[in-house]
Amino acid sequence: MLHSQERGLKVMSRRHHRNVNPEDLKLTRSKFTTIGKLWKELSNNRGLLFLVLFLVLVNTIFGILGPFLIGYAIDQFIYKQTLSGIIPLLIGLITVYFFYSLTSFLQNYWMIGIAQETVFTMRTRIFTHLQNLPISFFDKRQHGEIMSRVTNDMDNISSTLNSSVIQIFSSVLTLTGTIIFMLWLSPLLTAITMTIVPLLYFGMKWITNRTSKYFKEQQKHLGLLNGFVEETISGQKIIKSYSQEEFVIDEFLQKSNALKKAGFWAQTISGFIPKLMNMLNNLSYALIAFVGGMLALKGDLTVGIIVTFTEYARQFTRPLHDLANQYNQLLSAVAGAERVYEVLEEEKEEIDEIHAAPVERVKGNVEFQNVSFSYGRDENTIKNICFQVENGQTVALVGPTGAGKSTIINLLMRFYKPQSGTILIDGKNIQTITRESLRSFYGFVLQDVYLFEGTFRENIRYGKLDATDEEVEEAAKKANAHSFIMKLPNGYDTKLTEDGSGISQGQKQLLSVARAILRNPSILILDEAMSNIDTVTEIKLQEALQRLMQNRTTFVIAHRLNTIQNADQILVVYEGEIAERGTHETLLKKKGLYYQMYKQKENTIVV
Ligand SMILES: Nc1ncnc2c1ncn2[C@@H]1O[C@H](COP(=O)(O)OP(=O)(O)OP(=O)(O)O)[C@@H](O)[C@H]1O
Repeated sequence: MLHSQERGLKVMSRRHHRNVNPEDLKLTRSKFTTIGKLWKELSNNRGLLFLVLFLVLVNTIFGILGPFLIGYAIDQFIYKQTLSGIIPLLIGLITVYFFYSLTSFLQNYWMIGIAQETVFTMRTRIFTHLQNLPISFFDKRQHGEIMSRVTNDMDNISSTLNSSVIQIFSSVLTLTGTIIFMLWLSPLLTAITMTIVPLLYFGMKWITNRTSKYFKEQQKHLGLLNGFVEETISGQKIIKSYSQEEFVIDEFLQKSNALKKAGFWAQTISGFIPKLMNMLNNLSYALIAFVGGMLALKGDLTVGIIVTFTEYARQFTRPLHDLANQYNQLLSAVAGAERVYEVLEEEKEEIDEIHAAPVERVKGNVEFQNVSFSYGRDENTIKNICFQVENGQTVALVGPTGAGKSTIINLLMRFYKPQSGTILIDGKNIQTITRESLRSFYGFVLQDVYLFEGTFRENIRYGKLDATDEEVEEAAKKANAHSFIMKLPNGYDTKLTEDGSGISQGQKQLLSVARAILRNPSILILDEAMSNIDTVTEIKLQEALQRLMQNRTTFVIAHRLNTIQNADQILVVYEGEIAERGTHETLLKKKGLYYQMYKQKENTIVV
């Protein structure tokens, strides 16, 4: 058991684990709507789907015919001890069981094809849709939560579609067919077989009432343990530097123990289910044999019918059990599908206004005219911002954390739309420029450098996808990144890991500068890195940045003084307003907010 828990843990930590939410297992009206939507997705392969359903029907009929023929054989040949006519019956039996197996195989094969195709289409749709959602969607949600919809929820839908559709149809058909046949053969024996249904129902209820508590607990502890493991892995440096290894191991043991206990009871009690099924099956055999035997003695029933009945009794409990089993799985998959549809139904980034048109090139004059904006309904995050920047100038945005500096950039990028006021580039309202064309004028060097798994060359080329190798190297040289890249084992073709681990923070910044140089933007946005850069790299970075900033309008979210000192304008943002503006000298002379920040931090304005 522990082994399977450990394996579960590995799988869980690889995917962003989502606890089973008890709400997921409630049948609500919206779940029916979602089932309808899923059915529509499946119906994209309508022809094949109906073929599968037809095969399920044929399969069920063969499944019911088999025991009937065996009963017939007993009555006709074994009981009467004659062999004449047995050959056609044997051929019939072989044919029935052959087609029973063949239809089982084919229905599974085609259904898995349909399910995989459906999930593939949905997964593509959700990923494509995510690329078209506005930044506000991502800002409002945890990233792990969104990821879990694309991975976990889709996975859940996939495995359910693979098996549940067939199982549900087949169970319902088998139940109906078996009951009809049983009633036809002997209503009395049917009634006796049915007596196990309430027993099965109450027995299962008794068990699941107990297990659901333990399963919930197991899920909870698994989630906690999973979160803890993730936390300790990402925090290894801190754990080691504070020598907290023993402490985390102790905590792990506590959490793992809680999981072991919950797992033990959940598995033990749920293990009663097959035992109960067996017991009830045996009970129904005994009842059928007893009552059937009495009836046979009286000549009301044949032995063959009794044998057929015992087989039907087994066929009858299996779909009951399957349906009960499928129910929870289906509901949890439908809940997953609800979350997927929630994303799919999120509105895409506003379509550009009808009058918006692409613009070829801009010089980089930027103007904010009385711009106000709020993320929610509460007070405005930025209020009545006005400023003007000539092309080629450098503007530094300084101010305490949460003042609204990044928000100004978000508006400039059209990630959000101002509630009032206008933002102009080269005298043109940015709302009249298509987003794609507008964003092509910007280049970034941000604190968090986005690097992906690929070579250094590919990562730099991200700035301009059609750049030649020479252009990439030229940009790297200008960004002072060439020399460190050349020292790598495969130079530009060295692979970077997903998060760029293995290279320093400063080197990541240099790559980011190379990217921006390659992009050759009219407007540059710099979010200065605050720490973790050694002095030599820092000098290289500053030099590369100076080169990059030349003749470009540059917005710097500044944390350090050296960039600010040379800025053409410094805007001191305070509680969403521009509290002061001017150059370094004029602001120092003014002895206001800027002066205080400067004094406080000596040479470093940490904002
Ligand atoms: N996506 C968002 N949704 C809601 N509120 C937000 C969002 N982003 C920022 N805010 C809020 O808006 C205010 C301004 O945030 P902003 O990120 O612009 O500040 P900042 O000056 O750039 O701060 P920092 O220097 O820490 O990055 C803060 O109070 C912040 O909590």
